[in-house]
Amino acid sequence: MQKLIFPEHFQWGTATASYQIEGAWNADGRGLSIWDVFSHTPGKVKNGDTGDVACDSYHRIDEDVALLQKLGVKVYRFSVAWPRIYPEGTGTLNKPGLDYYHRLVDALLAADIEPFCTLYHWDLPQALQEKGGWDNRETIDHFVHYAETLFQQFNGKIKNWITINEPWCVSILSNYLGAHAPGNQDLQMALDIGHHLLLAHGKTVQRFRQLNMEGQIGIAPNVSWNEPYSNREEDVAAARRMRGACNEWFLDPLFKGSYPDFMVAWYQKMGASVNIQPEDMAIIQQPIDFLGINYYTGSLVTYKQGEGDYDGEDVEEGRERTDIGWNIYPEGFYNVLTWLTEQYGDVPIYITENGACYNDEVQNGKVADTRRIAYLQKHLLQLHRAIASGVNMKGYMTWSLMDNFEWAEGYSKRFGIVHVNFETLVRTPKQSFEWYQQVIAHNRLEV
Ligand SMILES: N=[N+]=NCCCCNC(=O)[C@@H]1[C@H]2[C@H](O)[C@@H](O)[C@H](O)[C@@H](CO)[C@@H]12
Repeated sequence: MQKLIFPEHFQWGTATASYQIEGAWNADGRGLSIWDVFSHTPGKVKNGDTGDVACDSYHRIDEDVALLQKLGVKVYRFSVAWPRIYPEGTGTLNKPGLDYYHRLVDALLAADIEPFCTLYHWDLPQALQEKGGWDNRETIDHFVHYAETLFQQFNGKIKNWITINEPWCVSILSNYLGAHAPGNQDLQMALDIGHHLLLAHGKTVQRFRQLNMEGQIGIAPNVSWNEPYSNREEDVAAARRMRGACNEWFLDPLFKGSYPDFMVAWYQKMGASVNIQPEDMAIIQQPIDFLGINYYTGSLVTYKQGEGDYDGEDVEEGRERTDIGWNIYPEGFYNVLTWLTEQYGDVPIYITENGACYNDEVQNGKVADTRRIAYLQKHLLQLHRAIASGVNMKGYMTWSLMDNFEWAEGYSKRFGIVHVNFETLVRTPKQSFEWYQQVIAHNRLEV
C-alpha cells in the first residue's frame, strides 16, 4: 500500500448549488428562477421532477453543517440563489433571503468551515429572463449590482468568491443545445451569452477590487480532455475543436484577452460570431486570484465529417462509464491540469467539482458505493500527479455533498457522498463519505 501525501494546508472540501439542494422555491419572498419555469414545463426534466423541495436544505442548515463537520472538510462550496436576494433580479432587496445565507455562513464559520460562495450557479431570476436574460447586456450590470450587495453584506465572513459556474453550460448547453434552462437553440445567442457571462465576471472582479474586499475571487469553468485517436491531422484538429469549445473558448479570453482564432473560424463556418465591443476583452481579462476547475470526463476523438458540431466523434474504447453515461477518464484530469499550467501560467487552482454519478441505494442502513470510491481514488491519484508535476493546486471539492436535483435528469442521477431519500429527505452518509473522511483526516491517499 502506497501513501500519497497531499501538501500541508491543502484545502479539502465538497460542493453543492442553490437550486439543486435548497427547495423552498417560493418561501420567504424568493422570486421565480428560470429553473423553476423550466422544471415546471412538462417534458423538460426527467419524471417531471422539480427543485420545489429538492433536499430541503433551506430548512436544514444545522443538519447539513453537522454532516460537513463530521466529514471534516475545511471548505464548503455553495451558491446563492439570486432570486432569493432580488426576487425581480434587481430593485427591492429580499431581507429574509439574505438572512438565510447569513444563517448558513454563520453556521459554517462556527464549525470552522470556510465558505466558498458561487454567485451564479444557473438560477437566473425569471424577471430578467423575460427581458432577454443573459442575451441582454443589461443583465451584466444587474449581476454586478447583485454581487456588490453580497460583497457588502458578507465582507470578512465569506473570503472565497466564484463569479460564474460553468459558462459553457450556461451558454452552449442551455442556449444552443437547449438541454438546460431556458432551453434556447440558437448558436449566435449562445456565443453572445457566453461573452456577456465573461463580461459579468470581469466587471464583478473589478467591483470586488474597488470595494477593497477581503479574500479572493475566481471563476469555475468546466473543462474536458479530448485527445486525438491518431496523429492524423484531421483527428488532431477534431480533438482540438472538442477541447476548444469547452476550454480555450472561455480560458483564452480570461487569461489572454482574446477568443481562440481556430474556434472563431469554426463558429464563423457555422454562421455565428461574437459581438465584441472595444473595452470588452480588457474587462474580461481582469486578473483573478484563483481558477476553479470542474472536471468529470474525457475521450479519444476521431474526425468524422458532419458529426456533432465539431466534426469529431468520441471513440468507444470500452472504458467504464458512470451511471450518467460519462466516460471514466482519470488521466484526462492530469493532462488537462498540466495543459492549463503550460497554457495559462502558474494560476492557483481549486478543483471546484469532481465526482461520479452512481445510483446506489440504501441497504441495511448502508450505501456501498464502491464504484464512486474507485472513481475518486483514480482521480485523486491523478491530482496528486499534477501537484507533483508543479501544478499550483490549492484544494479539492468533490461533487457533491449529497444527492440532489441533477438538472434535466431530475433525481434520477445521484452524485452525492451522502444519500438522500427524496420521499423522507433522510440523509445517509455513503461508504464514499467514510472513505473521503479518512483521506481528509490524514491528508493522504492510500493506493
Ligand atoms: N458527456 N459529458 N459530459 C460532461 C458534461 C459536463 C457538464 N456538466 C457539468 O459539468 C455539471 C456540473 C454542474 O456544475 C453541477 O451543478 C452538476 O450537478 C454536475 C453534474 O452534472 C456538473
